Amino acid sequence: MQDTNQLAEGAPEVSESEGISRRRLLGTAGAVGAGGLVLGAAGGAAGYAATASDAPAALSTLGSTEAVRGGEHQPGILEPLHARGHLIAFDLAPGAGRKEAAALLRRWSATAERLMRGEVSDGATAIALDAGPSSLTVTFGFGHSFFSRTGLEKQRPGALDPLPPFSSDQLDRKRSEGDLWIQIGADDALVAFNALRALQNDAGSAARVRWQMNGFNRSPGATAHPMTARNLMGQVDGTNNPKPSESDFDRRIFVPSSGDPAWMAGGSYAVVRRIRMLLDDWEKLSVDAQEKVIGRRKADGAPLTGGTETTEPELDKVGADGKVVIPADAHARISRPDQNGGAAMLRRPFSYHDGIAADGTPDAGLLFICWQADPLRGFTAVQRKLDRGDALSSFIRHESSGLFAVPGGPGKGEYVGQRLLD
Ligand SMILES: C=CC1=C(C)c2cc3[nH]c(cc4nc(cc5[nH]c(cc1n2)c(C)c5CCC(=O)O)C(CCC(=O)O)=C4C)c(C)c3C=C
Ligand SMILES: [Fe+2]
Repeated sequence: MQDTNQLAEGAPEVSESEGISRRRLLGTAGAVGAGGLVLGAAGGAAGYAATASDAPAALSTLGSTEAVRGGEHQPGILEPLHARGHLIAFDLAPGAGRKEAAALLRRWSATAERLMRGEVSDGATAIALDAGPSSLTVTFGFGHSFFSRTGLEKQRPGALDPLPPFSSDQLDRKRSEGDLWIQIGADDALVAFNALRALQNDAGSAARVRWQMNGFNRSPGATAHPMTARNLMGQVDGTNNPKPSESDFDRRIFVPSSGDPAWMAGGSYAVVRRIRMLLDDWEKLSVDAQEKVIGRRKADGAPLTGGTETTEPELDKVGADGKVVIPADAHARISRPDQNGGAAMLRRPFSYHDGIAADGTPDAGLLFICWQADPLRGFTAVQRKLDRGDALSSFIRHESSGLFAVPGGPGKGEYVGQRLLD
């Protein structure tokens, strides 16, 4: 099976057993339109004008794809990367406690379930009225501060203890952490924004937005065949993610059913870091120098020791200059599980671009989101190593940080977090 990034651009190719179902396939690439023209997969504007009639237009596979729900895990962890994403953290309002939080999670869960099914209200927002679910996923998590706010300290997992400081951190506290966290992903920008508004409205007087970040990835179908994603530095990013087909995947990424605390069974811990890319500096490097920073080729993501993207790097190989071909401080060398006592995480990021910062440089980078059963043995172990000498460090800046406990998927009739809150 392909990894989650490689699936990202191939959503139409994904079978139900691989985690995506299609609720309805009303139309696909090559469908014959009402006016007799062959429509493209997305039925472009020119095609629509030429075929305009009263006949109902077909949703493309992109629009009609519905994420799988009802499983052991919440949606939004194992899916292909989404084209659009919103990350939003809330703090409970003053005076709101466990009762208000439970009611809020009940409202949010019902709204998320409805929207992920593709049911869009024609009420005040109506932003996604014409679209199908477009692979929408909504994922909920709890931050460290949630437990003291709700009197649930005894239920707080040790794994939520604050991350240690790292020497390269330049964190903005106002854009970090939060009582509650929501990750929204969809392959259509309006579907994603509609979900964001609906969930913000649901918060009512119970919770206030602490921070929000907006991200993107490549759209499904933008490349000729499914490929691993690229980030804004132009690198193929996601190649060596753990794969669901690997025997230790579940153990590394998810809390087991016998896990502690019991309410986190089937859950995972999300580390969220807004990492600014210093693109003006990065783009001054030659491609050769950029490749040495990562240890992989820019064009195809293959290791510098040769082969293809999936070839195992030869870490000890020495070049004609007597130096190791993959430099000792190359990012992809020192972040490997075998260099970090087996530490592994599932990286599922979004890129972001928020215009030009006050210093005149692009406010752009990676909304780095990684999933693991234990952040101490995942993110923290690797970031400690990167902090001591990653060649990439000179070109990035960690600007915000969050750690969230993401419980397992709700059972039938349950809301997310019910096992914690009831
Ligand atoms: C602490 C964890 C990590 C942070 C923070 C991080 C930031 C970061 N990474 C890239 C680009 C690439 N990373 C790649 C591999 C890679 N990165 C991490 C961890 C962190 N990255 C891991 C665990 C790995 C996999 C190592 C392995 O097992 O081989 C790669 C290579 C391709 C790939 O495997 O994905 C790239 C490219 C950026 C740009 C960035 C911050 C902005
Ligand atoms: Fe990385």
